[in-house]
Amino acid sequence: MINRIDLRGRSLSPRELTEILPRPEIGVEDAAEKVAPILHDVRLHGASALRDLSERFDGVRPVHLRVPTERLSAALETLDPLVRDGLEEAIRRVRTVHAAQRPQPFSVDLAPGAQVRQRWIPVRRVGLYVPGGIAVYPSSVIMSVVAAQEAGVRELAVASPPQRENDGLPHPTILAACALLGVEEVYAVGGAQAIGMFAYGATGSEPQDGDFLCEPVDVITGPGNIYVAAAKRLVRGVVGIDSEAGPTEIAILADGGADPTHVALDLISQGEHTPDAAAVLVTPSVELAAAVDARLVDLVPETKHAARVAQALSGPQSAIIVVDDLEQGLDVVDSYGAEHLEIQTADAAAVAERVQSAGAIFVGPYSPVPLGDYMAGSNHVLPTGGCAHYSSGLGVHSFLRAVQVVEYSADALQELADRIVAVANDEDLPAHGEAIKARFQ
Ligand SMILES: NC(=O)c1ccc[n+]([C@@H]2O[C@H](COP(=O)([O-])OP(=O)(O)OC[C@H]3O[C@@H](n4cnc5c(N)ncnc54)[C@H](O)[C@@H]3O)[C@@H](O)[C@H]2O)c1
Ligand SMILES: N[C@H](CO)Cc1c[nH]c[nH+]1
Ligand SMILES: [Zn+2]
Repeated sequence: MINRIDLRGRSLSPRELTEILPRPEIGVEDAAEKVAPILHDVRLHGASALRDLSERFDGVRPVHLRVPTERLSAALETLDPLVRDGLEEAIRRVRTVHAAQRPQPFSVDLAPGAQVRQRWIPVRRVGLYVPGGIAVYPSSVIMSVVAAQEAGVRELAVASPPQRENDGLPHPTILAACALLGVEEVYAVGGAQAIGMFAYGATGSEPQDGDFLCEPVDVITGPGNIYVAAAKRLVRGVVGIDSEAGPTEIAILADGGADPTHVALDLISQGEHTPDAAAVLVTPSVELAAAVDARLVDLVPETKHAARVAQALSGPQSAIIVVDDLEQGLDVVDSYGAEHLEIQTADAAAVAERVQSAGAIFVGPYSPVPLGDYMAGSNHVLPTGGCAHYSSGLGVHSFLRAVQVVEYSADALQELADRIVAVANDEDLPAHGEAIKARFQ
């Protein structure tokens, strides 16, 4: 069912290790070639392109590109109370964690009258993408909206693919989650076209509502499939983005004490997102590797989305990797840089402390990834495709800029004047020194 890679007895350099590790056949770069014309089309033709592209990719031509406000409140009124309770609990926990994330300003006195301060300023307007192709993601509304709200962003717009079953509007629970969080600007636009709309803005007309206008945003965040991730990569520079949060990945570092059924179910849970999902088990225990493989053979056919899961788990992006020991296991998970990493070993907290690269780490047998997907309080929008080596999951920082503020007195500047002039002249930029000297002549 799932590929096996045996690294026992092999001493590999980080580069060799990276080459051996499972990765998907089609990456963000390949998808970028496909989405570049979509972005171009949206930039040139605005609302009419958005409608045409929805028809082509989502199988529905939305009547309202901008969701009417009354449809948001109606979705909340008809929301199943149990689901509402779950969403509200998730909002509470995610808000508590994100409020604690706000970085503090600071001020440093370098000499009498010489001060450098740093403060954090939220971006003004953000576009939050909420996936809705194979599955729909009200939980992603919470992750993105709460993080932006806790950062202090004033204008929030959400976009999610139009659903044939909901008159071409996004899924009702997505609309209800927006209403719960007080978001009123919601678009029935999905995929790369939504990213283009946020990056460049779009105008046009709505058949029933008159003029259509989506103003460009400063930052686009949110998860999505490979096309969404590619579109975000292409508009970076026009706008800011969070990490590339593409097709889901789970890696599990487990020893012989882990429960093979739980490990198998955790791998399946993330395989359920998409055939492109990656599931990787890293273990020094040959017995656990065999037991998990056997459990997958039994459990995959029983799960609701068996075909999707089977494709994900048997693809080149998924594998069971057998290692010599936990030391080598840590090298493997660090080289892989998974979106989610579960540690299911003895002394899991100590092992987790040693991990250097992962989007989020889930420690011990009772912190499975689906807990974080919905309600742990952590954010589930996380870097994929190795981006965890250099970027973080979504958080208030994704919407903030650090600005340094410099304030020196005359005496404090004079104390440095000769040294500034010397360095400026050495750079052959003497006007810099002149600007300083003039103040003391
Ligand atoms: N990394 C994370 O933080 C995270 C979190 C949640 C979900 N996810 C991932 O988000 C993804 C959701 O994917 P999805 O497909 O269900 O929804 P989606 O909303 O991301 O993508 C649907 C859109 O893809 C576009 N599309 C489909 N086929 C296309 C093609 N051939 N060319 C161009 N565009 C095309 C369509 O416009 C459609 O609206 C999954 O891969 C899931 O694993 C990741
Ligand atoms: N596992 C996904 C992140 O890759 C998040 C999610 C939302 N709903 C269920 N799961
Ligand atoms: Zn998930």
